[in-house]
Order: sequence, then structure tokens, then C-alpha cells
Amino acid sequence: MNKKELRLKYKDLREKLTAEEVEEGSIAIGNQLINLPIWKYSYYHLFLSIAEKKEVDTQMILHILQGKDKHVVVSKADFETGNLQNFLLTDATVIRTNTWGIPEPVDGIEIPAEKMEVVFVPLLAFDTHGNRIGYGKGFYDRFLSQCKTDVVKVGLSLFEAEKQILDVNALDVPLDFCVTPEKIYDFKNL
Ligand SMILES: Nc1nc2c(c(=O)[nH]1)N(C=O)[C@@H](CNc1ccc(C(=O)N[C@@H](CCC(=O)O)C(=O)O)cc1)CN2
Ligand SMILES: Nc1ncnc2c1ncn2[C@@H]1O[C@H](COP(=O)(O)OP(=O)(O)OP(=O)(O)O)[C@@H](O)[C@H]1O
Repeated sequence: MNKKELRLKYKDLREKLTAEEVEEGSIAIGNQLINLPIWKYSYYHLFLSIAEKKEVDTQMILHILQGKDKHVVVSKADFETGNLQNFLLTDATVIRTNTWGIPEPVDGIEIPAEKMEVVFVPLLAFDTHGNRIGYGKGFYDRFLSQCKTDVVKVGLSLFEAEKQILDVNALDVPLDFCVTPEKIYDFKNL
């Protein structure tokens, strides 16, 4: 299927999820993450979930990162430019939900993209080759292109992989791993 068809398919699948399914799936994803080889780093970029869109709830991942004393970076999306502005999450960080339902930091200590070592990537769908699609604004493709080439990109999904996204282009940045409630996809060791 192409990106347009996949966006429709997965928006529909998400709408059918119950709050319990999102919660249980998110916990299963959190438990799987412990088994990934990603814990030796310092800077982890995490997205704060859009509850109304039934995204994977990243609260548990935040607790894992804080328990391991990692630097957690969260972002604020600029819909005019398509850029993410990244801030260190601290006890002083004020989080406000914007008009798109995204919880985001008001301001804080800005962290450049080159500092990121692991990025947890939100997605609507992904395929067995590690390609992903989001809501179609290119925020993550732009952000990931600014990160170091060896940044570890970890997709999180409540659904399993599609066989192939047909219309992948040169700007699409592929994932290294994708974690679902059922499995870990390792795209480096295919
Ligand atoms: N939690 C989270 N944060 C994130 C992302 C994400 O996918 N999840 N993004 C990942 O890139 C960026 C935000 N991207 C978004 C893009 C579109 C819409 C949205 O509400 N779109 C409407 C259509 C509105 C319009 O076209 O004007 C929709 O899909 O119904 C929301 C977030 C940055 N932060
Ligand atoms: N590195 C980049 N620099 C500039 N524009 C980009 C870059 N990457 C993607 N774009 C633009 O962003 C738009 C959306 O891209 P695409 O359809 O791949 O989004 P997506 O991956 O679904 O979205 P997202 O990354 O926000 O989850 C396209 O018009 C694309 O040209």
C-alpha cells in the first residue's frame, strides 16, 4: 500500500482501540524495550503522547529513563517551519498541551539535534524494511536528518509491520528498531 492508503487504514485501526488496549500495549512495549541494546547512552529523545490520537503511551518509558538517570529530551513542534525545538526535561519543565493535543515543553535548556543518541520515533505505520510514516508533516524526517548518522532510531507501534510502504522517498529516514507489544523488529540484522 502507499502512504495515503496506510494513513487511512491506521487512523481507522487506532480509532477502534479501547483505552485498555492502548494501556496494555504500551506496557508490553515498555517491557520489551528493556531487551534492546540501547542502554549505554546518555541522551534520549522521547515524544510525549497525543492521548486523543491513541498513540503509544510513553509514560512508562519516561519512568525507565528517569530510573536509569538518563538525560531525557522532549520537543516542541513549530508547525510554521516543520522543525522540532528540543529541550532537556527537568523538574522545572512546564508541559502544556498545544492546539494539536501534543503535550510540549514551554521553554527550557535547548539541546542540539547532534547530541541525541537514541530517538524514540512516533509513527502511524511501518514496514518490514524499517520505513515509517507519520502524520505527513515530515517533522521526524527533518529532525532525524539533523541528528548524527549513528543515532539509534527506535519506532514504537501498537500494530505489527506492513509488508512494504510503496512510495518511500530519499528524505524518509528508516528506523533501526521497531518495538510492538508482540515483538522487536531489528532492521540492522535483517
Ligand atoms: N506525540 C507526538 N508528538 C509529535 C509527533 C507525533 O507524531 N507524536 N510528530 C510527528 O511528526 C510531530 C507533530 N506532528 C503532527 C502532525 C499533524 C498533527 C495533526 O493533528 N494533524 C491533523 C491534520 C491537521 C492539519 O492537516 O492541519 C490530523 O492528522 O488529523 C499532529 C501532530 C511532533 N511531535
Ligand atoms: N529532511 C527534510 N528536509 C526538508 N523537508 C523534508 C525532509 N524530510 C521530509 N520533508 C518533507 O516533509 C513532508 C512530509 O513527509 P512524509 O510524508 O514523509 O511525512 P511523515 O514521515 O509521514 O511525517 P512525520 O515525520 O511528521 O511523522 C514532505 O513534503 C517532505 O518533502
